[in-house]
This record gives sequence, C-alpha cells and structure tokens, in this order.
Amino acid sequence: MPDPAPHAAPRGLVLVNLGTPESATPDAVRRYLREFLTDRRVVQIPHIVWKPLLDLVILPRRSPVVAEKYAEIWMDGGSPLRAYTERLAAAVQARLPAWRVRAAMRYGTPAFADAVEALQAQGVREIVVLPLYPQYSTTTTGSVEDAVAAIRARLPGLRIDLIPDYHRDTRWVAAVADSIRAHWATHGRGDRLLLSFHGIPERLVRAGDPYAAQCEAGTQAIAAALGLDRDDLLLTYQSRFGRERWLQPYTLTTVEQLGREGVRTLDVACPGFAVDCLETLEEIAMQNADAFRAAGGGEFRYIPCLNDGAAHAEALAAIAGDVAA
Ligand SMILES: C=CC1=C(C)c2cc3[nH]c(cc4nc(cc5[nH]c(cc1n2)c(C)c5CCC(=O)O)C(CCC(=O)O)=C4C)c(C)c3C=C
Ligand SMILES: [Fe+2]
Ligand SMILES: [Fe+2]
Repeated sequence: MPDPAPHAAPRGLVLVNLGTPESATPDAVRRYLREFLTDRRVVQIPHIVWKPLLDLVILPRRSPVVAEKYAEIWMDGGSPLRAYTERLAAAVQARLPAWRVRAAMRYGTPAFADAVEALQAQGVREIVVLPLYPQYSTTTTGSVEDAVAAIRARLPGLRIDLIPDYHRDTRWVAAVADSIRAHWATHGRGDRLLLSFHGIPERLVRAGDPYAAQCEAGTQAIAAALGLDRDDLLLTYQSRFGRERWLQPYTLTTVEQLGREGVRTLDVACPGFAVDCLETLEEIAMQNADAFRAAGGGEFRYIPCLNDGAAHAEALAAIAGDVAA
C-alpha cells in the first residue's frame, strides 16, 4: 500500500461507552437512568407498561439510592466512567497521531451523535466506532449499532465502520493477563481468581445473544495467557437488575460461598468493563468485598480495570488500526 497522500483527510475514531450521570445527585441520576432504561435494547417490556412503572416506582425509589453510591466513588474529573473514558481516548490519540480520536457516551454526554458531527466538521470522512465492550451484547453493542444506523441515515457521506467485539483479540487478552500478573507481583497470588462480568437476562442468551459465549471464550483466552487451566478461574455475572433470572452464577452468591468456605485471599477482576465505574468501584470493590468478609472470607483484592493504562491504549489503537488497514 502506498503511503496516504499528505493532504488525505484524517480518520476518526470514536470510543463509545455506556454513559453516566452528570453529577451524583438524584435528579441527574434520574435523567441518566430514564434515557438508559427506555432503550428497547436494554429493557424489552412494552412502553405502555414500562414507562409508568419506571416514572412512578423505579426512578423515584432508585435515583436517590444510586446517587449516594455515585457520591462514594465520584472523582475530581466527574464520574469515574466518564473521566477514565476521556483519559483513555487521550491515551489512544497519543498513539494514533494521524487520527482524530474522541470519547462518547451512548446515553448522556458527550453524546455519540455530537462526537461524529464534530469529527465531520474537522474534515473526517471515515470513522471507526469502537464500543468499549470487549464482549458483544445486543443490550450494549447492539444499542450502539442502532445509534450508528441513525447517524448513517442522517449523514450519508460518511463511512462508518463498527468493531462489534474484541473478546479474543490477543493484544487485549495480553493486556488483561498482564494486569493480573502485575497485581500478583505486588500482592502475591491469591487463593482464588474470579472474573466478574456484567450480567444480562438469560432470556436474551436463549434468543441468540452471543454475550455469554464470548465471556466464556475470553475467560479461556485469559486463563491460557496466564498459563492456567480454565478450571483455575471462576467466571461469574454481576449487576442483576429486576426479578428475571440473569446469567449464572451470580458474583455476589459466589463470593459469599467462597467466604463461607474460608478462602483467605480472593483476587477479583472485571474484564468486561473497559474502565472502572459504579459497577466495579462500588458494587464489586465495596459491596461484594464486604459480603465476602461478612461471610467469613479473608482479603478481597480488587484488580482495577485497564482504564487509561498504556497496554490498554496500545491494544485499542491496534484494534482500530486493523479496521482501517
Ligand atoms: C436493565 C438492565 C440492564 C442490562 C441488560 C445491562 C447490561 C449491561 N450493562 C453494562 C455496563 C454497565 N452498566 C452500568 C450500570 C447499570 N446497568 C443497569 C442495568 C442494565 N445493564 C443499571 C440500571 C445501571 C445503573 C446503576 C444502577 O442503577 O444500578 C455501568 C456503570 C455506569 C456508571 O455510571 O458507572 C456499566 C459500565 C454491560 C457491559 C451490559 C451488558 C453486557
Ligand atoms: Fe448495566
Ligand atoms: Fe449495580
């Protein structure tokens, strides 16, 4: 391939994460949850039933409780999910000088459509969209695909490619394995290693969502990269919402069981989350850690997400570069 012409239009890369409230207040949490939980990719209950339930019961009850949880993890740069995603985009930009890299959120700000339009205004004609979900799910990546379809219809002159998943990409797997090894180098290897992924309803997997299979395949790849057998790792699912049966085993039930068994040191990583957020910093590192100890367990050692670390930025830059090659 010849080098691109010196005045070739720059390529765009949009790293898309879920979204998060603007502030740790009940009002901001309510606005965020309302947008998120009315996406039909996320909740499939007919709106005629779901909207009144959401507005009259779920949001009034949940928003103040969840706002307090956000307040416990809030950072100087705002919500951890947004702050880390923006730092990650800057770290990827540093590795792709010929590109224009932006962070965007599927719900809330910086809005995905605004990021794409800003790139277009900078002269970008080809955009790679990288949802920050290593494993594909209709509930997450599928929703970003909907947003891409809407933009394509509105801006037909743009070429937009989307990376559906990277759960077995060797560079990403190596970055996760290295982060676990680095934790062991500092703290020593724990008695057990558990990988906790965000859950989804089992119903969606039965209907064809590949998410669970990708969590399993990624776990096998991470085990192999660590030189372990698959049986040396536990894979569990967290963050259940609602009454339906979600993917099993549940993280909370498992850590309580491990605590009852008297496990002294438990290492926990969350490789489905690109960056730390409410579901890792509060649910795992606080709630699940407390539950483990209350059940009789010893030390619960949370291994942070890849966040804006060099290995992560390099892996994502390489994954995006492959699409454009
Ligand atoms: C309604 C059901 C939900 C599905 C399905 C779901 C799938 C899903 N979510 C993530 C990643 C994240 N979820 C986060 C928060 C969060 N998720 C749900 C519900 C569902 N998620 C809710 C209601 C919330 C908000 C918190 C709460 O009210 O309990 C976050 C963190 C956001 C933050 O601001 O820090 C992430 C990230 C994945 C990967 C996924 C499916 C695979
Ligand atoms: Fe979620
Ligand atoms: Fe949660």
